[in-house]
Amino acid sequence: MNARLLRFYPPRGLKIVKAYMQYVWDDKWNKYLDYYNGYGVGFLGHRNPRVVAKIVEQLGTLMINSPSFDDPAKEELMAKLPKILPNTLLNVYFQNSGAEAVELALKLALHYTNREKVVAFKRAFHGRTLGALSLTWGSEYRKPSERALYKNVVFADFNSVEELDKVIDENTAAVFVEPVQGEGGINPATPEFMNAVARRAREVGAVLVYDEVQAGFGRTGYVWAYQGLGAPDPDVLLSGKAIGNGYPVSMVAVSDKIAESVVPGMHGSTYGANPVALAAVSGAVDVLLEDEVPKQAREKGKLFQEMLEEKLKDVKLVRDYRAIGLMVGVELRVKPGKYIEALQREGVLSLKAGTTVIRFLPPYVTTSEDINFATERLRKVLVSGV
Ligand SMILES: Cc1ncc(COP(=O)(O)O)c(C=O)c1O
Repeated sequence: MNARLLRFYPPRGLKIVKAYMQYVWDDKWNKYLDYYNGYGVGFLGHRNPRVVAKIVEQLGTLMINSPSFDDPAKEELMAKLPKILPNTLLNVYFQNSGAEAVELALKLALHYTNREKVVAFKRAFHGRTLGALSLTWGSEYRKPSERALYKNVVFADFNSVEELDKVIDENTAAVFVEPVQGEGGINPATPEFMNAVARRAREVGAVLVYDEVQAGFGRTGYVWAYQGLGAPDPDVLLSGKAIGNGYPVSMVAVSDKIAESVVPGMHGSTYGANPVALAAVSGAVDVLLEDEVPKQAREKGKLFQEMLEEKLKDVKLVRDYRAIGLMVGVELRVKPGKYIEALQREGVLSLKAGTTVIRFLPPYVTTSEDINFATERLRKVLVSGV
């Protein structure tokens, strides 16, 4: 008898055997436009050749190295990062997943401030390890582990400026905010809200953490989503998913004052700053810069919004639609499950966000023909019923 994978979610009924850029193929060689994209990981396209080349080249020399030793992959990436990070955040650490990045941010903030309270926002998603889950809003994620969660978390209303002065106070160690909530429903923060959060965090000496695991690395039309919202640099910036374009890696970037508070032994990871992971990030940064990925995401996002407008404006089932660069949500008046399944049958892979949103996370290589195809098929399944 074969082993079985634990299924935390129902299977999608598809065996994917090959992927390239914006497309995947199943075992019967049916082709799909992949706007599910491994939860948005493959933002530079499946098996992007420049990322693959970097990984393969690295495999030829050094595959294992602990963060205690230097190596050329580390040096190369450290030299490149100032091209994509603000100069206030040039202290970095690498782990394997977004949740681990959140864990480290939480530990750094509690240690730096010597405080215990943490503020997060309603509908936030920060991951599923215990610390990250403590900052995650949805009860479906929290409930089975509730007894083990960190208790000192207050959830404030997202995009509500009035509440901030009350909720973020002198006992607050950190404020965690996603500039665009991904899992929560593709909800962009307003520029006023982001600026008010930053101002209040500064006022009370709380560590300001932007979680850009989903929104970051060009997807919203800016290298970092907060830059598009005109928000100030945070103390801690978290990224993951797209930065390795399929190679598991996340990055925590922190200010000098946070970096100075680090003490030996307080954190670490066997695979932290693994050379193959860093080679993947290096390749991804090259693509981001050479292809002007943020600009392309901005332009294609605009086109996506226009096509949604054209195709959905008279569809009763649709409450709202929004393309923040290539982070796209179509909010229905009903649960989206059966429409996501129908879209899959029509050759377009998408995923749910929040409770009523169909989410599309297209890679930047997607074309206007793809966007036309996806929105046309979306209209078809929403209008014809399923
Ligand atoms: C904003 C945000 N933070 C953290 C995470 C957790 O990342 P991972 O699944 O790599 O642990 C996610 C994953 O969807 C996310 O969207």
